Amino acid sequence: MLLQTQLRRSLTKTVNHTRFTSSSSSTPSSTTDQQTQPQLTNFPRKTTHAHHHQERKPSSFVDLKCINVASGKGGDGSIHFFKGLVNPNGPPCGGNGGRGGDVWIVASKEVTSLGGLLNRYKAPDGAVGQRQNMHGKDAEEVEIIVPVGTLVRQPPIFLDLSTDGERHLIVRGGRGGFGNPHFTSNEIKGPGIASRGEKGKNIWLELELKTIADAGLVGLPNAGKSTLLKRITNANPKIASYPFTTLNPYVGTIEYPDSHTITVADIPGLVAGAHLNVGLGHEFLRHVERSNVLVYVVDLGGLDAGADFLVLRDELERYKQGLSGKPSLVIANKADLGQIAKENLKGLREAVGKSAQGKEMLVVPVSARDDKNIGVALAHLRKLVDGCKVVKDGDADALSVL
Ligand SMILES: Nc1nc2c(ncn2[C@@H]2O[C@H](COP(=O)(O)OP(=O)(O)OP(=O)(O)O)[C@@H](O)[C@H]2O)c(=O)[nH]1
Ligand SMILES: [Mg+2]
Repeated sequence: MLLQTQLRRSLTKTVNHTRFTSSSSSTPSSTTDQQTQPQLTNFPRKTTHAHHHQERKPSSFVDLKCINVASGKGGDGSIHFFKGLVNPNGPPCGGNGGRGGDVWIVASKEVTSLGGLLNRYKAPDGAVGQRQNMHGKDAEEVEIIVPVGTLVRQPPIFLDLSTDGERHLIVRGGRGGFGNPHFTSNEIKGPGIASRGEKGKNIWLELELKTIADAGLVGLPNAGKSTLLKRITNANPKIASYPFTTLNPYVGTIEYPDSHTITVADIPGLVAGAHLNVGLGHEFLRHVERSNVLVYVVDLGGLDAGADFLVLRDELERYKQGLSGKPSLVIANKADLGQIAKENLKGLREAVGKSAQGKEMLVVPVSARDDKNIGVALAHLRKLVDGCKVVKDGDADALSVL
């Protein structure tokens, strides 16, 4: 309970409201660690796999969430008069009300799940005006800190928070009301009226986390995706000999000898029928959907590696048409398994060749466990990822010429 409160505190940071520096970005603090990512999403998932030995931990990994957000009300203006000894009914001096607090949303790479968010965020109200023309204090603003890769939907708001530190105003606080001096006129020297502060706004936001990584690993359960991720990146995912070891997405970073980096997302294994919510279903595919390159990880120790590859492609297409058309690489894992691996590699190459539709899709046999041939796979992965970047940069150049 104490931990939960601390996490909540770390996710909601209030900072002093400064009207003139509202566009400045701040670096939020949070304690969530990439390596200790929490579990699963917030909707029920059916697990029908017969070999699922693992007991599920309670879920705190969340990639879809609706939250209610309210800005603060402006403080009311006040009605006061100077009361001097000479003139007990002096001129009006009621202060204006302070501005209500704004609510901002901030992307942070320190946060990896929407699970720590509160259901409701309410910025404080502005203070009421005081006597002697003292204006009420503006309220503090509230920041909602979400992972990089979060999409925010609430027409007409649509935000894609793709950069660390990115900050957007969601709802502005209400304006403060005017004190009675504002209503002075030639006819009325001592007005007995003030205006109320403007009400805050209250909206619902739909948040969806879609991980942003350069490459996404896609494979059947137990194919060795996490072993590969652990081998090639700084990530330290759980690895075990039963299916569905990985229950939530992980992102690791490959660092090449020349310091070039590529981020890779590992997601729970897919199974045939994932589109019918078999296994852990399709939902985790949203975490590879935005990767520019797909890396199929196929087990060469299985019954039919070619058929396994076709299952993966089919499930990707059923999730989103055209997804399997992304630049891809096939990593044929467990090449250390002797004759069965050899036969499977042949079948896999045939299946890939037939389904590649003229596009080049390399099949690289590796042993993630024994660290064999990984360098070749990494070199090719880099070429594919950089190829995507070159195309993008090229487009940008073309635009700047216009
Ligand atoms: N022989 C052999 N076994 C491997 C290799 N790579 C992984 N394994 C084993 O395969 C099993 C599954 O590995 P994981 O990395 O957990 O597989 P995964 O694809 O992440 O599995 P899920 O998270 O359940 O989808 C483990 O027992 C690994 O030790 C390999 O190159 N050769
Ligand atoms: Mg795994």
